[in-house]
Amino acid sequence: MKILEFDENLKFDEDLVLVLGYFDGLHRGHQALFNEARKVATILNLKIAVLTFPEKPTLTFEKFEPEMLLKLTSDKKRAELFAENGVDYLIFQDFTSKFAHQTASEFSENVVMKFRPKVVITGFDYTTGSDMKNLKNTEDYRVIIIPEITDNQGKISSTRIRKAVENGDIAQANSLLGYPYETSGLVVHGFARGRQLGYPTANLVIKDYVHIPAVGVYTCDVIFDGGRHRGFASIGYNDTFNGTEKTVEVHIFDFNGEIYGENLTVLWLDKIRDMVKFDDIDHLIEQMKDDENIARNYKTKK
Ligand SMILES: Cc1cc2nc3c(=O)[nH]c(=O)nc-3n(C[C@H](O)[C@H](O)[C@H](O)COP(=O)(O)O)c2cc1C
Ligand SMILES: Nc1ncnc2c1ncn2[C@@H]1O[C@H](COP(=O)(O)OP(=O)(O)O)[C@@H](O)[C@H]1O
Repeated sequence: MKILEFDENLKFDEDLVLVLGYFDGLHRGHQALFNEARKVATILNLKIAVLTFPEKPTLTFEKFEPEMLLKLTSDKKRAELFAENGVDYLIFQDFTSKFAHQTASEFSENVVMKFRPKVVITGFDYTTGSDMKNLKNTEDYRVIIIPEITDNQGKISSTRIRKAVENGDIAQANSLLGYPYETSGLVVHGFARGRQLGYPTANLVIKDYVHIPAVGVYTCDVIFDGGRHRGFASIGYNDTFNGTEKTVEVHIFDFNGEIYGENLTVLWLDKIRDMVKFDDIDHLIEQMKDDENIARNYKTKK
């Protein structure tokens, strides 16, 4: 997959199907657009291009709040997901006021036509231009609008997934995403208490602007050193030790080694329980043994 910045002089030698949208999380609803893009691309012998934005378009329209920068995936993971969904060209365009103020027909002429696409694919709620119109078929390209994908609770959406992650409902988030929600971070030093508990934990600093699951204890898999390892994790304030800072910590089962300075990716699988303030360390250790049992026995659905 090639990653490019949009500019007026972009030229493609190959015929394209162009997919439009921001796609936070590339969840099952978004995946439906790419399933269709791959079908069309195979039949018509096209390459798949996506025109997207580095940041969420809401930043251009609403009073800034830091939460608006939070995403379901890091930029790196988002690019990987586009590649996994069959995208050949990933093209970024800043969502500026100027860009937003184009009418739908200006957008078609100034932007879409630069790709000379045979087919354009958007979601059912994608409107373009200051006149908020759906794109229409033209003599040059056909527009396919993919209807909403729903489950028994309604539309599959990034908003629902954000809420699920922030409520610690990881099973629900994963079911809507179609893959396990993940967080990457750098292993740094904590208070060196973990090893005394019998469970050394890698303390993660998360540098990406991403949603972190709710405070609690979770079953997870950890990607590092080229492998996927089962573990369990704690997100919270280490209440038993009267901690004041929120930490994300993960213990990897059947592993012993120094991993400071490494980048780990945690795949959140399921919540085990809420964080508890124990009266003494022995009760915490006892509880962690039960947690370990649950985490080790968790079966991934695949
Ligand atoms: C699976 C798991 C569950 C945990 N549950 C709790 C808990 O319920 N209450 C609590 O105060 N700390 C809990 N902890 C966090 C420990 O307090 C923490 O790992 C320990 O303080 C080590 O801190 P350190 O890495 O800074 O040395 C848990 C940690 C893990 C890995
Ligand atoms: N199974 C394991 N899972 C996670 N980290 C481990 C494991 N075994 C050893 N470690 C190492 O031990 C460190 C955590 O030890 P800990 O006593 O919790 O100290 P600190 O919190 O100060 O880093 C990790 O950062 C890692 O380098």
